[in-house]
Amino acid sequence: MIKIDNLSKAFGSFKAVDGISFNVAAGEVLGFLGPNGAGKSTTMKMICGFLTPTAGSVSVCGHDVVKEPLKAKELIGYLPEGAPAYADMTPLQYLNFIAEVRGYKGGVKAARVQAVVEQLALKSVVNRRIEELSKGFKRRVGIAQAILHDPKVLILDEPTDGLDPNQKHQVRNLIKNLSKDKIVIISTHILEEVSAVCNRAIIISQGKLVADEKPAELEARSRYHHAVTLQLQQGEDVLNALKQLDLVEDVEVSPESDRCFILIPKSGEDVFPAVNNLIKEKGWVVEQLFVERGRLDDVFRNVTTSKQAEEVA
Ligand SMILES: Nc1ncnc2c1ncn2[C@@H]1O[C@H](COP(=O)(O)OP(=O)(O)OP(=O)(O)O)[C@@H](O)[C@H]1O
Repeated sequence: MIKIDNLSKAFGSFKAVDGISFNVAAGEVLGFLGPNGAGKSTTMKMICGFLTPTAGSVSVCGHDVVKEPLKAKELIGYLPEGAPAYADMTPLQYLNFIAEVRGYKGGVKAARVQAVVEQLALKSVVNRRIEELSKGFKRRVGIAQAILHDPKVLILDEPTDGLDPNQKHQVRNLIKNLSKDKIVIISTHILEEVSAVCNRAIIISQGKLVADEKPAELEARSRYHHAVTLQLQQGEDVLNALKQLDLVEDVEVSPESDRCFILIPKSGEDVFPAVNNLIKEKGWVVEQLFVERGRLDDVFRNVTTSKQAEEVA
């Protein structure tokens, strides 16, 4: 369990993190979201003991990060933003070095390095200089050093930032496989990542916590939750007919086509049966019809605009 209590960090008079509290339990994969400069990296650095909080505390499995830094750090694997590593070492030299820093020697050290080389599929590059590797491989080397000691807690700062779609997919699958018995905290501003790998999402804005929910609950807060998208062969006289439906709050015409309509339901309502009936009644020819779960980007924008952030805080 990680317990974060009223955590704050000021740089001079500027409060980068402002009184954040939350707990994370084993098995939780927590997506840590927020706009640029919201305080995500600063919070993660404090959880890992790289930055000392101005106020508040972090405890990792019962060990206060400031009072018992070694005990806490033994339990944590940390991938800093950009996955920095010693560029002129090879992955093998670097992972051996990390293993030594973590206190492994002899056969156990070799076995730990071998295990992460296999887990991260690094075999083909272990003897090349890190600076020569692709971003995807560099990131995998960074994750390898973070999990080398099989930590209970994994803190990953923007693990897929800058990777191509295939590399993103690989790293996300890896995180899913790693997360079974661990606490994982992933900072990201890629919202699709939250639905893909996280079972909980925290949003911070201007150093304050503004949302803490399951990804599906966040989606349900969107104006597009249960919105129905309907694309027809014809567009004439459709908009007015759709607007007449009882449970419809609003109808948007898609920017991509004037024959594609997005029906926003009144809060909590299901407009799909009424749309279906109307299609039959009018004899419209449907090209596309689907119901949305909600849009995280819409919720993200709402809760991170300063007015909302102030209200929630
Ligand atoms: N060492 C420092 N000295 C002064 N200000 C800092 C320092 N580190 C961070 N900040 C400021 O604190 C704020 C929060 O930064 P932080 O890196 O935690 O944000 P972030 O949410 O991780 O952003 P990003 O998504 O851009 O990585 C920013 O305004 C940043 O400029």
